Amino acid sequence: MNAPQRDITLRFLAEPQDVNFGGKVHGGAVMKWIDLAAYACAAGWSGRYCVTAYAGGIRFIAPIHVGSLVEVEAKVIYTGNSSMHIALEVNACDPKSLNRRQTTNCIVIMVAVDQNGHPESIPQWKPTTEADKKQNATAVRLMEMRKKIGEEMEIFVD
Ligand SMILES: CC(=O)SCCNC(=O)CCNC(=O)[C@H](O)C(C)(C)COP(=O)(O)OP(=O)(O)OC[C@H]1O[C@@H](n2cnc3c(N)ncnc32)[C@H](O)[C@@H]1OP(=O)(O)O
Repeated sequence: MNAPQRDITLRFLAEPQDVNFGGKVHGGAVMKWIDLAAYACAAGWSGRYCVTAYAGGIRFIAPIHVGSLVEVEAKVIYTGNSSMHIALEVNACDPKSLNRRQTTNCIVIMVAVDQNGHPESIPQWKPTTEADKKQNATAVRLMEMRKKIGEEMEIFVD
């Protein structure tokens, strides 16, 4: 089996069916691309089927126009027993100018599961560079913050 792959980039053109009434790409289309990239990244790291457990911190910084060259970059920044915390960044540009700018970023947590949908252990990722250690520490702090958000959201859970 090949070594786990920590990151992946999806590249494609924004098509007319992705665009809303204002002529820009739907936020929902961008979220779908993010989910696809997160899945490909998590499957590549774990070698297993994975499901989305959480998506958050999404920021739509700039719109994406139809015909833009879109790049969705995904990389593992933390691994638990079965979960992979994945940082995602979407960049877009006119393919004629290649003047890339960031349009969206967020964090997605994917969980490796067996054929019955039960979580399965995954290979561990250890940060080595300073940049990786910083992002790994951020992932740990975000887990703490999510616990508080989860407590606040309890009133919406049946
Ligand atoms: C292909 C797709 O994308 S499907 C799209 C939508 N996604 C889904 O349908 C997934 C629905 N959810 C599920 O199936 C389950 O909740 C699962 C598989 C994600 C988790 O199952 P659980 O029985 O809760 O397992 P458990 O409590 O042991 O958690 C497993 C891991 O998921 C993590 N996890 C579970 N829920 C969350 C959450 N809401 N946020 C962050 N992490 C979570 C846990 O921290 C744990 O991580 P670790 O193993 O690295 O310590």
